[in-house]
Amino acid sequence: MTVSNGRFTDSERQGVYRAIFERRDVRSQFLPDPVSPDVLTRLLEAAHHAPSVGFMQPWDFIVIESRDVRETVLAMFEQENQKAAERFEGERKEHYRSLKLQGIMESPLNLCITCDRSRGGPHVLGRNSIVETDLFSTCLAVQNLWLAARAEGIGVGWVSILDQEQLSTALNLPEHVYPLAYLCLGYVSEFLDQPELEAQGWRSRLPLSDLVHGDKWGQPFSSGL
Ligand SMILES: Cc1cc2c(cc1C)N(C[C@H](O)[C@H](O)[C@H](O)COP(=O)(O)O)c1[nH]c(=O)[nH]c(=O)c1N2
Repeated sequence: MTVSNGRFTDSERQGVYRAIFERRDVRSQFLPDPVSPDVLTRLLEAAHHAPSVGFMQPWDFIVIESRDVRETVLAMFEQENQKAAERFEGERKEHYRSLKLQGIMESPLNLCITCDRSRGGPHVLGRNSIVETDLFSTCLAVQNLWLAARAEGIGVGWVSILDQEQLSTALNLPEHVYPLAYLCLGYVSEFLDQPELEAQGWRSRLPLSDLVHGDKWGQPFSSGL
């Protein structure tokens, strides 16, 4: 079917929404099956086509297959996770400790998406007032990859319970490169139909209607939701 004006067909549109709604953060369901170079290239191309401030494209992709590096990162996670648990009290602390919050060794591939804060020189179009826009751009690359991975049947888990300086050292990052996202990737036995944290009673999805304001904070949106 030919569609004019660059519009998506119904099924293409459904595919996009399906990827959005069925994307999950994966920690426990990884299979050991390798991700082929072709598929990995498609995921990285998707990430590389994210929008970026001034077309800065500040990202780099560190593809980690070695068990040694992953073991180092897992040890760093364990240390930080211990500290994180101490921030909660009583039952909440026990609940936190019961959560699985990474799949570093079980996933066949780890990927660090970094942000080169110096790319494009000192004056990047659109980044004069809000310097963090390079970081925001890199987050969009992560999301592109996350959605493309879902469409490929590949799960992604973001691990942020890591000390950034330790991670930078482990990955030999230059000073001006920030380790924005440490991701675990691989085919999965299943995609859960709701966030794992929700399924485990940690936190629920907020009603969208509570989050939409009209004109100013706290004012009702006239069309309602
Ligand atoms: C920036 C950032 C950082 C993290 C996460 C996400 C994002 C966006 N998430 C995943 C997060 O818990 C998850 O997205 C929510 O629970 C919602 O679930 P779904 O992603 O919809 O499955 C996450 N999960 C986890 O188990 N360990 C972690 O360290 C992190 N860190």
